[in-house]
Amino acid sequence: MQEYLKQLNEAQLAPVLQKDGAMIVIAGAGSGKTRVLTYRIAYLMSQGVDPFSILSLTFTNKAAREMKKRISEIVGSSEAKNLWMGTFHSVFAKILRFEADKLGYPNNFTIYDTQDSQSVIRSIIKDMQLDKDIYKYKKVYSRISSYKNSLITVKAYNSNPELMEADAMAKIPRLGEIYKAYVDRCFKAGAMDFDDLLLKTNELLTRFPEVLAKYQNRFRYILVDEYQDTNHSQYLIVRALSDKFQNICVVGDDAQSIYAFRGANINNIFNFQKDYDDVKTFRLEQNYRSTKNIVNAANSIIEKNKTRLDKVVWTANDEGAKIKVNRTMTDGDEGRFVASTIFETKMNEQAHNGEFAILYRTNAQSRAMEDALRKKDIPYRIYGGLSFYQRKEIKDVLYYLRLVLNPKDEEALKRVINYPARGIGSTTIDKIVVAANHYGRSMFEVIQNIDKIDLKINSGTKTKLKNFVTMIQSFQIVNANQDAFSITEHVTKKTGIFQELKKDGTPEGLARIENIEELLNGMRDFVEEQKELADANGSLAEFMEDVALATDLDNEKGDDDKVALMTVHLAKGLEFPYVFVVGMEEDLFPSGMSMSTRSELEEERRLFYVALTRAEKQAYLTYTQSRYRWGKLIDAEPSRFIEEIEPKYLEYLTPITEHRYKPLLDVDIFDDVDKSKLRLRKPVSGSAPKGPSQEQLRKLRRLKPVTSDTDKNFNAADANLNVGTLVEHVRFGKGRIAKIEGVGADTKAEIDFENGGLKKLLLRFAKLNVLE
Ligand SMILES: Nc1ncnc2c1ncn2[C@@H]1O[C@H](COP(=O)(O)OP(=O)(O)OP(=O)(O)O)[C@@H](O)[C@H]1O
Ligand SMILES: [Mg+2]
Repeated sequence: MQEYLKQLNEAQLAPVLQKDGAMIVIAGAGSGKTRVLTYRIAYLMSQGVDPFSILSLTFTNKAAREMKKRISEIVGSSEAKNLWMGTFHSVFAKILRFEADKLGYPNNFTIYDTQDSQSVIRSIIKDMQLDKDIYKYKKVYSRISSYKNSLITVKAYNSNPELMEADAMAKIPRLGEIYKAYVDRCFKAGAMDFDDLLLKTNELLTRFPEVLAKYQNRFRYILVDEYQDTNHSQYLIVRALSDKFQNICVVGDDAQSIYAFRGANINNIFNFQKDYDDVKTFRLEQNYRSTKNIVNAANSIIEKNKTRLDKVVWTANDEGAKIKVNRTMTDGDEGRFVASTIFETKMNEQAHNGEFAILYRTNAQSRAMEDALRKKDIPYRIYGGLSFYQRKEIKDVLYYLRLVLNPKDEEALKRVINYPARGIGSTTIDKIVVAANHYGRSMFEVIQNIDKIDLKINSGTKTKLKNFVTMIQSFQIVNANQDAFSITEHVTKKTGIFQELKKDGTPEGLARIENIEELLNGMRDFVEEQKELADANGSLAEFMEDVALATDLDNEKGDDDKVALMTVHLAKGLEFPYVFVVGMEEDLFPSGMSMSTRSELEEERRLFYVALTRAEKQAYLTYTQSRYRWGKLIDAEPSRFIEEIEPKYLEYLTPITEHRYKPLLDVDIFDDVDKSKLRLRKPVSGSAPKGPSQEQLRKLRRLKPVTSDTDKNFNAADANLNVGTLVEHVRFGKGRIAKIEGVGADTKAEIDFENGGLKKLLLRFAKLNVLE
């Protein structure tokens, strides 16, 4: 037996050595599912299977990279780089590039990100003169997205009275028309959105049997990680590709299915047996990741779910410390508790920053954590917030590059046609949009033919438009024989973006220049890496593909020793020695929005199971008694999930009844409390001590203002805020400015927040970060 196979236990070895056929590995968290996939691939290669014929689908591209690295180590060659490995989106985007012409798309199609898609939908809603308070663009987008993921095309929609009825009931009877207009506009712009990458792949595989046969023959061995979170569209792709050879190995854990809200179908795992002939089922039971206390506590939680497969998870690891539960007065205190605990643990246990993770249910919760970490000088990194590639200055450059690759790309054109300012106003742009829609052509084509159409645009503006087209065309010529780095450097200079930012002269402007330089550095690395590969040459097209599908996790640099902050959803598959699950409160975790049915609550419980099982050595659960939500200070109750854990696995650092409303000190929590006396009890209504009034709480908060000196916060009456600007607020998270009214100190902005809906804020007081 090869040496590396000894790094597996017997149960893990079985699916690794089972070379052919359909198989499913169902096992709890930390039991080595991902490890099985990795070693299985190494084993296949050692059996002479060509890496080009192995397709492995992972949850993040980072996971794929790590897997490749590990496999190279095991097999001792660089062959692993030829494996087809990545997320569904990245692998099938690559395949679609080869086959795009069959579907009537250019090979250089643009991938629209969520913001692009939403912007198209917003403009359609406006053009159709629909009430934007009823036809909310985000709602419309997510509706269309879920149709696409269920393979309901416009045509299918229009022949399905039930769906139309449902949308009519939801007071959006014209959804079908919007859907059609959206699809048409994307097509006209040569663009696919994220969901198209799966939908179009399905279309490709069903409409063109010869294409299906080609990829069936290529991918002799298919492997899928996190199978419990595949949606219908992904399921069908895997099903079709594996149909011929039926060499398919999927691994998953029904207890970690947490993407139902995005269309994931847990039944894919339950039905796997029926989908293939002679399916072998493997189970793994030994957890290698966590202490006994953590494993057992997690088991005691998941047992409360009715819909689940019975599984055993045990560990030979140490008993470990109990899970520590801590209550604070405010979320600011909660952040301070987490920061000082990290600080102390680093001192006492020689731990590194990178060994800590702070997990939360919603992105908005990160702010309090960040403030506290900054005060203690603890470096951290937020995942899943605004990624590097979504910063304004970076997007400006990227949209130019998109236009170079695909001049039909309307979202890109609209963004850069007058940036840096070149005197092409919104009236002109509107006229071009109208003409483009009228002629069924792209905006770029309309501008190319501007002399032939009577758009009542004066000759000065026409010249400016023509110059713009000429500039983009000159970039295309440069791009044809240069790599990604060179063309980008050229673009940043020739468009005047660099000069514009230099002129700006503010520290923000300087930071933006640095970011663009960082982009260029990244590109140089990318080009060098790509040139090593057989089938790549570091072109702009390759780079843009990477960027379009990059998630925050993917950009992580291995040498970063920073505390990780992320939502529980994003933490799936990862592990850290120390994990804080913060905001353990009713209506937050479990989320108030996901608690109307038992199955929704069960999904929240699975999410909590995922959170807890990320921890190797020590888990903390923290909650606060008052928290700003939806613009109000609310009394928070501890999460039911804390009580659902068997008490013997918990250690309460703070009492819950006796001192319920007493404010806690920052750091001395550990010494303050007689731990033996502490029990979590539900406050009996009527007899619970009365808490402070809302007014008292507000005063208390004012004593401890959460301010940050390093951040680019500002009192914004004088700042450069416009309708459409993306901002971030301490409490409400990200939002877009919908309206600005008043002047000077009285300036107010109406902002559409992701987490709080529409809010009117006085800019003098609102603490806003401008994101783009
Ligand atoms: N046989 C083994 N010997 C030593 N370590 C192991 C073994 N199997 C797994 N591990 C380690 O245990 C940890 C968990 O493994 P892995 O991430 O593969 O589990 P998983 O089942 O994929 O977890 P999750 O459900 O969270 O995705 C990893 O650090 C892995 O390297
Ligand atoms: Mg895993």
